[in-house]
Amino acid sequence: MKVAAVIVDVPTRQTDRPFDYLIPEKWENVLQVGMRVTVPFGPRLLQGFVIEIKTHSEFKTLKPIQEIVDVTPVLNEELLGLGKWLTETTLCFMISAFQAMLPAAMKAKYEKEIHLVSSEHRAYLHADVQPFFAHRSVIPWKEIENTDILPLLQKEIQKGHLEVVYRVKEKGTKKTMKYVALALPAEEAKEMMNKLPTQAAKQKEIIACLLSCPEGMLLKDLLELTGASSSSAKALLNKGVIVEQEIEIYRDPYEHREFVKTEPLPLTEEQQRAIEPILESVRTNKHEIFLMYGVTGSGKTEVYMQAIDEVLKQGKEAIVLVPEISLTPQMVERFKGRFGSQVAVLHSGLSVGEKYDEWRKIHRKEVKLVVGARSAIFAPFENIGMIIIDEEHEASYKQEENPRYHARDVAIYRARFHQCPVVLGSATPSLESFARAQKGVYRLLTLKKRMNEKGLPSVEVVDMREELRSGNRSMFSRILFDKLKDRLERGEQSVLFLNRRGYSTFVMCRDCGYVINCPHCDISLTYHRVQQRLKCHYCGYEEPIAYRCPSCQSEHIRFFGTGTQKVEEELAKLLPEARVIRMDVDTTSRKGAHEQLLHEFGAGNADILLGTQMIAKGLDFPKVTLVGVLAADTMLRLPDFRASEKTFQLLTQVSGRAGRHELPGEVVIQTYTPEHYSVELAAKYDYEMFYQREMRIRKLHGYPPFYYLALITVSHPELTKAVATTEKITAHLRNHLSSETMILGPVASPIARLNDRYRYQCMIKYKREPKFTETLKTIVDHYQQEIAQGQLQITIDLNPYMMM
Ligand SMILES: Nc1ncnc2c1ncn2[C@@H]1O[C@H](COP(=O)(O)OP(=O)(O)OP(=O)(O)O)[C@@H](O)[C@H]1O
Ligand SMILES: [Zn+2]
Ligand SMILES: [Zn+2]
Repeated sequence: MKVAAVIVDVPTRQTDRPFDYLIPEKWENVLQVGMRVTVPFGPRLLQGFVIEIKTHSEFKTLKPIQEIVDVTPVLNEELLGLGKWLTETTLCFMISAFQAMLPAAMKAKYEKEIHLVSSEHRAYLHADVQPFFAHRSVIPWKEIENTDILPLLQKEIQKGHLEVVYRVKEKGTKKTMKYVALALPAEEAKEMMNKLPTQAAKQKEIIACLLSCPEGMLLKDLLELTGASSSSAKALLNKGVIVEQEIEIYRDPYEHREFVKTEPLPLTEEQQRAIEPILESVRTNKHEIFLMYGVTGSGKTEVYMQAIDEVLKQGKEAIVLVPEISLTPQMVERFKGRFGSQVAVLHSGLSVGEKYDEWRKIHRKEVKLVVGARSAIFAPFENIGMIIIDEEHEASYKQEENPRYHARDVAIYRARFHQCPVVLGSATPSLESFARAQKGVYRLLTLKKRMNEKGLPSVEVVDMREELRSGNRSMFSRILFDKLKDRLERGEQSVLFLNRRGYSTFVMCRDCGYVINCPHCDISLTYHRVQQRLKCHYCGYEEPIAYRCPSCQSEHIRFFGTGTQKVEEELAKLLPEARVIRMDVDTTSRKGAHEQLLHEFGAGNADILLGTQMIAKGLDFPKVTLVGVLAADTMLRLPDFRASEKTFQLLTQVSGRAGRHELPGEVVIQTYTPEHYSVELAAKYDYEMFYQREMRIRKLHGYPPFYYLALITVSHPELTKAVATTEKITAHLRNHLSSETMILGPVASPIARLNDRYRYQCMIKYKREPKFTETLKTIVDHYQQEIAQGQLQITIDLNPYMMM
């Protein structure tokens, strides 16, 4: 007897353990650990992952495995171990960890159907039921679940004429196409061709074409080449001259793109010094973590690529993480240009099917390198030689849903397993990483010079309060406006950046000050001009815009804040001759729009690129000589201990977009808080000074990297329940954690109500707490029942990045 221990697809506390199933004899030699299976679970069928195969079980009666989903394991030993580690470090369920490592297409889709037991039973069905099965023997449950016929169907099921069948399918599908080849040896085929009557000219052509291409070709291509119709091909198929077969093909999002092949550039002395230790570590299989701190435009990407070259030469694989890569098509181009078809690209802009295909290329070892956003860290390579995380300070490397992992931690786990280096790169390293480099935990590599030897662009900070005082009510300072005009005259390009985070267009009454809020969340609604609607960006609620104040009926209700649309309108008024490309969520939602807009700008079809966060990084356009930041400090007001760090990073990144090539660049930063050190020091490009100051503040207030942080958020539709539960949790923690640990709370979350649920939180700052996860697990266990009922929610974020 062989038994499989299976983790089933039900993310709850009670089912978060392996269940034993009997392996039917025919599969004893087929089934392997890491494969997916379909198993009966209660009345249903579920998908599950085999995590162990053993020879006996402590349970007497075992249900057999229903079906094997995979031909080869989709999770190897390393990834299974990583899954376990994720459950311990992020407190997620096993099933969530496994699913996070695979493309969404592989998640199971469950369907329920009603089947006619056999056609003989049709005659016995109740007269009202019969029409449903008149021409078919299966009806989907969905079709009848909310109809009056259901009770009757249930009776038929009891009588044994109908049965309920559960189906488990994959969300994504493999794409296939017809492939044809000759079914006969060449000589015989030639003979056949000559024997065909003259009317069958197209059939002759098909044979001739296939004779010249003995390995066969896609039917589509064959018909295109010969101009034959599919009926000609069908005729030959029936005569047995050709064979047809469905072959699997990949959806390639870059299919129609030509990538210009690039060669490694001779490295500068500084680059050479940075790459040496990385190459050394690749060659000697040494696990080491490098922090490559290099100013914008210092040639970090070139160093990555040459290090990857070495990894590939060693016959190994590499993973490169880039933040939100769909947002930087230029980056894809650089890697595709250098490594061609050896690269798989994984990012959020791809369709579910495309992501699945890229994943399978990796799984089948058809590629050696993956460039992708956060989840690409789970690429199923088995011989990793290096992991690179570009822009390592980016918050998007932290996943904000279960499992709440940080890609940097996963990278280090995997690199330790494979005994290979991790390279973290940034012009503005996260405080945590730079502190580790200072302590020697990471090895620091520095690139101080820009490639073009021109130095970084000069930065001017403009105090917008002064502008207002001197009568300028426009959103552009006089300096910025003059410079924009100047670029326009010189035929150079400008980038205008609007920091949207923490700054949205809200609606306020000028008479009574009433702000229109979401009725379900404690947050103001955002004005969307195109649709003329107000929307909640948290829960999706929307309503038509108001022309009168709902509170005092005044007509002086106005839209506040500066959205990109508003900036665009103002530009059209002030600089009507300027050609503007706007890039924000609205203009880039269509597939490929992002890339196309950037292409337009790169081709010189616009003078000004106006956008949000998505234009802050990665862009490298030679004609950009001016960068304007419209509202530098909006983020500083957010209740987030990283607000200063994020502001500093963003300003440095944006400034780095100017003057990257021949022409020198200039930057204008507009702000209401010019004296804030994050603005002041970003303007001087003084990362080290910023690091010193910010570290002092973190130490003073007990934040990372001096303390670890955990955030517990409790939410409930009833305010009193949310408060009471948080109080109990806080008290429990006070009793069970060490006295040096700081437990703050309960307090209302910054967004105190979301989706009609009240939210309370408790923040924990600790240095050493060996029993921490255990204590947290006890808490969750204690509330298990209430959570299962759906009223109460408790989220625990170890190492939180979102404080709201
Ligand atoms: N050794 C070299 N010789 C000549 N040109 C180089 C070399 N290395 C890099 N470059 C060029 O210099 C420019 C900046 O380099 P790169 O984009 O790699 O810098 P980066 O540090 O990754 O920039 P950022 O962090 O700002 O995106 C690019 O156009 C690149 O092709
Ligand atoms: Zn009012
Ligand atoms: Zn809402």
